[in-house]
Formats: sequence, structure tokens, C-alpha cells
Amino acid sequence: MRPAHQGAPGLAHGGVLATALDETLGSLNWLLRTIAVTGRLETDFRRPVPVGSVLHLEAEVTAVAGRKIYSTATGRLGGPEGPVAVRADALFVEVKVDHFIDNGRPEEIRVAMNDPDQIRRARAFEVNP
Ligand SMILES: CCCCCCCCCCCCCCCC(=O)SCCNC(=O)CCNC(=O)[C@H](O)C(C)(C)COP(=O)(O)OP(=O)(O)OC[C@H]1O[C@@H](n2cnc3c(N)ncnc32)[C@H](O)[C@@H]1OP(=O)(O)O
Repeated sequence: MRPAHQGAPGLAHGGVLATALDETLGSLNWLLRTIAVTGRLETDFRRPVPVGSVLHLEAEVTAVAGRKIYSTATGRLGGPEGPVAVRADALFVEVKVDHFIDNGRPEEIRVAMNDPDQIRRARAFEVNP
């Protein structure tokens, strides 16, 4: 956690912590080779997270039902076995690439899809490496 992530003096902002959890959870969809967006993100803030500390994030898929991907994430302080500071339960919903073309900036999506580096990065994840 850097000073730019601060909310109250010396402590990480909850929205930044939720973003970190969302990003970690979103990475799981690459493992599933699925394009999905966050439909629901329920976050518990259990301990304050000091600026300057390292948050150890871990996430797992708990269930898949049709287009729905349920997952959970924890952020721990002091190490991977440290006390839980934040946790989240999420529902991601699988979408077609059209979701981004229709609602976002289509030209940037097309550039990303034609960028071999982007594709390499997306495929760099392995299931249970
Ligand atoms: C190689 C290069 C490629 C480049 C190209 C790809 C780009 C790859 C970018 C990835 C990027 C990731 C980014 C990080 C994660 C974000 O930050 S995503 C951004 C934040 N999230 C959003 O903007 C999502 C906005 N919401 C939506 O667009 C729509 O509500 C959704 C989520 C797509 C669902 O809409 P829908 O497709 O019409 O589906 P819908 O039938 O409403 O729901 C499907 C099911 O989910 C359930 N559901 C939906 N929402 C909820 C909810 N909130 N609570 C409970 N249940 C729900 C429904 O009840 C339904 O259940 P069933 O009836 O099937 O049992």
C-alpha cells in the first residue's frame, strides 16, 4: 500500500482495497479462459491496512453455474499466513467480447485482440501450475 492508496491518514482507502480484491478475483477468469465482468462484489473490511504494508492476496473459484462464476478472495497482512484484513465474495458473469465492443471503446478492444503481447499475457496463466 502506497501513499496514493491512502484514505484516512496512514491507512488504505476501502475503495482501493475493494479494487485490489476485484482485480485478483478477475484474474481467475483468465485461468478459466473466460471473459467475465463483476456482477456482485461483497467486501468485508476486518482490519485497517496501513500505508507501507504489503497485502497478500489470494483468490479461488468456488463454483461455476452456466455463465455465473462464484469466487472468493482474502487479503492478509504481514505474509501469506498473516491475519485477514479484507475479504470478498464475488459473482462474475461471463460475457461475449461484444460486451466491450458495444459498451466500451471498440477500436481499443480490436487493437488488444490483435496484439500478440496481450494474447500472450492472457495465455500466460496456467491452471494449477
Ligand atoms: C486477448 C484480449 C481480449 C480483449 C477483450 C477482453 C477484455 C477483457 C476485459 C476483462 C475486464 C475485467 C475487468 C475486471 C472486472 C471489472 O471491473 S468488470 C466492471 C464492473 N462490472 C460491470 O460493469 C458489469 C455491469 N453489468 C452488466 O453488464 C450486466 O449486468 C451483466 C453482469 C453482464 C449481467 O447482464 P446479462 O448478461 O444481461 O445477464 P443476466 O441475465 O442479467 O444475468 C446472468 C445471471 O447472473 C445473475 N446476476 C447478474 N448480476 C447479478 C448480481 N449483481 N447479483 C446476483 N446475481 C446476478 C442473474 O440473476 C442471472 O442468473 P440466472 O438467471 O442465469 O440464474
